[in-house]
Amino acid sequence: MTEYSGQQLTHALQEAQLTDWHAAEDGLRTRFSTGDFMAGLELVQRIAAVAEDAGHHPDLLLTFPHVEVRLISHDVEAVTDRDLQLARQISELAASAEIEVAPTD
Ligand SMILES: C[C@H](O)[C@H](O)[C@H]1CNC2=NC(N)=NC(=O)C2=N1
Repeated sequence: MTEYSGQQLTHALQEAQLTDWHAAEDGLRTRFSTGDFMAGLELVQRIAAVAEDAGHHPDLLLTFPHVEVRLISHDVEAVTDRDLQLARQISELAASAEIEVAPTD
Protein backbone atom coordinates (compact mmCIF):
# COMPACT_ATOMS: atom_id res chain seq x y z
CA MET A 1 0.00 0.00 0.00
CA THR A 2 1.24 3.48 -0.87
CA GLU A 3 2.68 5.53 2.00
CA TYR A 4 2.16 9.23 1.34
CA SER A 5 4.29 12.06 2.68
CA GLY A 6 5.35 15.58 1.83
CA GLN A 7 4.48 16.80 -1.66
CA GLN A 8 3.04 13.41 -2.60
CA LEU A 9 0.54 13.67 0.26
CA THR A 10 -0.33 17.25 -0.56
CA HIS A 11 -0.93 16.18 -4.17
CA ALA A 12 -3.06 13.21 -3.08
CA LEU A 13 -5.20 15.54 -0.95
CA GLN A 14 -5.69 17.88 -3.91
CA GLU A 15 -6.48 14.97 -6.26
CA ALA A 16 -9.04 13.62 -3.78
CA GLN A 17 -10.43 17.12 -3.21
CA LEU A 18 -10.05 16.61 0.54
CA THR A 19 -10.03 20.33 1.22
CA ASP A 20 -10.93 19.93 4.91
CA TRP A 21 -7.57 18.30 5.62
CA HIS A 22 -3.91 19.28 5.68
CA ALA A 23 -0.69 17.30 5.69
CA ALA A 24 0.98 17.62 9.09
CA GLU A 25 4.29 16.16 10.28
CA ASP A 26 2.36 13.41 12.08
CA GLY A 27 -0.38 12.61 9.57
CA LEU A 28 -3.55 14.14 8.15
CA ARG A 29 -5.20 16.72 10.38
CA THR A 30 -8.34 18.79 10.54
CA ARG A 31 -10.34 20.64 13.17
CA PHE A 32 -14.12 20.99 13.04
CA SER A 33 -16.00 23.89 14.62
CA THR A 34 -18.83 22.11 16.38
CA GLY A 35 -19.78 25.02 18.62
CA ASP A 36 -20.51 23.04 21.74
CA PHE A 37 -19.39 19.95 23.57
CA MET A 38 -22.47 17.78 22.96
CA ALA A 39 -22.47 18.54 19.22
CA GLY A 40 -18.84 17.50 19.23
CA LEU A 41 -19.65 14.30 21.08
CA GLU A 42 -22.34 13.49 18.52
CA LEU A 43 -19.84 13.97 15.69
CA VAL A 44 -17.32 11.79 17.57
CA GLN A 45 -19.95 9.05 17.89
CA ARG A 46 -20.62 9.16 14.13
CA ILE A 47 -16.90 9.11 13.36
CA ALA A 48 -16.46 6.15 15.69
CA ALA A 49 -19.14 4.19 13.86
CA VAL A 50 -17.57 4.62 10.42
CA ALA A 51 -14.13 3.93 11.88
CA GLU A 52 -15.32 0.66 13.37
CA ASP A 53 -16.88 -0.32 10.05
CA ALA A 54 -13.64 0.52 8.28
CA GLY A 55 -11.44 -1.20 10.88
CA HIS A 56 -9.35 1.96 10.78
CA HIS A 57 -9.43 4.61 13.50
CA PRO A 58 -8.61 8.29 13.91
CA ASP A 59 -7.04 10.01 16.86
CA LEU A 60 -9.66 12.42 18.23
CA LEU A 61 -9.61 15.39 20.58
CA LEU A 62 -13.00 16.55 21.81
CA THR A 63 -13.13 20.07 23.26
CA PHE A 64 -15.97 22.52 23.95
CA PRO A 65 -15.90 24.27 20.56
CA HIS A 66 -13.95 21.81 18.41
CA VAL A 67 -13.30 18.24 17.37
CA GLU A 68 -9.72 17.73 16.21
CA VAL A 69 -8.97 14.71 14.03
CA ARG A 70 -5.64 13.11 13.16
CA LEU A 71 -5.38 10.26 10.69
CA ILE A 72 -2.34 8.03 10.28
CA SER A 73 -1.91 4.30 9.67
CA HIS A 74 -0.25 3.27 12.92
CA ASP A 75 0.89 -0.10 11.56
CA VAL A 76 3.25 1.67 9.15
CA GLU A 77 3.36 5.09 10.85
CA ALA A 78 2.52 6.76 7.58
CA VAL A 79 -0.54 8.10 5.74
CA THR A 80 -2.02 5.44 3.44
CA ASP A 81 -5.11 5.09 1.29
CA ARG A 82 -6.93 3.85 4.39
CA ASP A 83 -6.48 7.30 5.90
CA LEU A 84 -7.54 9.10 2.72
CA GLN A 85 -10.67 6.94 2.53
CA LEU A 86 -11.58 7.56 6.17
CA ALA A 87 -10.86 11.28 5.75
CA ARG A 88 -13.44 11.39 2.99
CA GLN A 89 -16.01 9.62 5.16
CA ILE A 90 -15.35 11.96 8.09
CA SER A 91 -15.66 15.03 5.86
CA GLU A 92 -18.99 13.71 4.57
CA LEU A 93 -20.22 13.20 8.16
CA ALA A 94 -19.28 16.77 9.08
CA ALA A 95 -20.88 18.16 5.94
CA SER A 96 -24.10 16.26 6.56
CA ALA A 97 -24.20 17.72 10.08
CA GLU A 98 -23.46 21.18 8.63
CA ILE A 99 -20.28 21.34 10.67
CA GLU A 100 -17.54 23.44 9.13
CA VAL A 101 -13.78 23.26 9.39
CA ALA A 102 -12.36 25.69 11.94
CA PRO A 103 -10.26 28.50 10.52
CA THR A 104 -6.57 27.73 10.86
CA ASP A 105 -4.69 29.89 13.35
C1 LIG B 1 -6.64 -5.37 14.08
C2 LIG B 1 -7.08 -3.96 13.75
O1 LIG B 1 -7.87 -3.97 12.58
C3 LIG B 1 -5.85 -3.11 13.46
O2 LIG B 1 -5.09 -3.01 14.65
C4 LIG B 1 -6.23 -1.70 13.01
C5 LIG B 1 -7.14 -0.98 13.97
N1 LIG B 1 -7.27 0.42 13.59
C6 LIG B 1 -6.21 1.08 13.06
N2 LIG B 1 -6.25 2.41 12.90
C7 LIG B 1 -5.18 3.10 12.45
N3 LIG B 1 -5.26 4.44 12.30
N4 LIG B 1 -4.05 2.45 12.13
C8 LIG B 1 -3.90 1.13 12.23
O3 LIG B 1 -2.83 0.59 11.92
C9 LIG B 1 -5.04 0.36 12.69
N5 LIG B 1 -5.01 -0.96 12.76
